[in-house]
Amino acid sequence: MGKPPNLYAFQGIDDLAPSLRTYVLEAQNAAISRHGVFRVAVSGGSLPKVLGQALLKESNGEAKVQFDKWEIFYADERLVPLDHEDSNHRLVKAELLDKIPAELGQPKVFPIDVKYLDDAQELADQYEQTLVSVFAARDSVRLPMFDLLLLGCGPDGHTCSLFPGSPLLRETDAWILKIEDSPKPPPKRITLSLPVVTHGIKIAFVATGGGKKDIMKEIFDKDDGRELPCGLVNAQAQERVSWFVDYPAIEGVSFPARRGSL
Ligand SMILES: O=C(O)[C@H](O)[C@@H](O)[C@H](O)[C@H](O)COP(=O)(O)O
Repeated sequence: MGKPPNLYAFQGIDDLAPSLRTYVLEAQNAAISRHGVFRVAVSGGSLPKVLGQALLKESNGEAKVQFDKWEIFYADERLVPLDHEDSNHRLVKAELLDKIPAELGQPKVFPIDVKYLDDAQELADQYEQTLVSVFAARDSVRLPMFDLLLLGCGPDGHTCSLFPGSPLLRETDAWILKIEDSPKPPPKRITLSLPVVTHGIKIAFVATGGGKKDIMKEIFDKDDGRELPCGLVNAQAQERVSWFVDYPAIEGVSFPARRGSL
C-alpha cells in the first residue's frame, strides 16, 4: 500500500497560485535534470487561467520557469478548430502561451491536427502517433510517462474527457481515446486514457469553488467515489497525486488537508 494523495488547501486562488508554482517548478527541475525536457499535459476548464497566474509572475531569485524546455500536450481536446471558443488549445494560448515574456523562452506545444476534425478515431490515432514520436516507439514503451499532468475535476468527478461510468475507463492499451457522445458539450473529443494519466510522474488537480464540495466529499470520503474518474486516479497513482483546492471546495470533507503554503 502506497501513501494517499496529497490535499493542499488554500484560502483562495491568490494563495494557491504561488504553491502551485513551487510544485510545478520542482517537477520541472527534476525532469530537466533527468532528461533535459519537461513534458506536461494540461486540461482546459479553469486550469489554464490558474496556471497563468502561477507561472507568469516575475521570478525574484527563486528557480525560473524554463519554458524553452517545456513540451506541452493536451490531456484532452475538443474536435473544434484551434481558434474556436471550445478549444482547450485556444484557452491555454490565451491564458498562458501568448503571455510568456520572451526572456523565459517558448514551449514546444502539441495541438491536435485539425486535418482530422471530421474523424475522431483518426484524430485520436494521429495524436497517439505524436506521443509515440516524442516518447519513443510504441513497442518499446508500454505507456508514455509525462513528467507532470495538470488536471481539472468536473462537478461529476470527471477528469480529462473521462466521464463517470464510461467504458473508456476500462481501456488498458490505447494511449489516446476518442469520445463522440460526451455528456458535456461539445460531444466530440479526444482524451488521454486512464493508464496514461496514472503513469505520470506527478499528477496535480486544481479544483476551486463551493461548486466542487459535494464531489470532493464523494472522491475523498466515500467508497463509491473511488469509482469516479478522479477517484480512480487517486487510487491508482496515490502519493504521486496532489490536489490544489480552496477552502470552499473542501467544506465538509473529512480527508485531512494540509492548509497554507507548500
Ligand atoms: O472539457 C471539459 O469538459 C472541461 O475542460 C473539464 O474537463 C474541466 O477540466 C472540468 O470540468 C473542471 O472544470 P473547472 O476547472 O472549470 O472547474
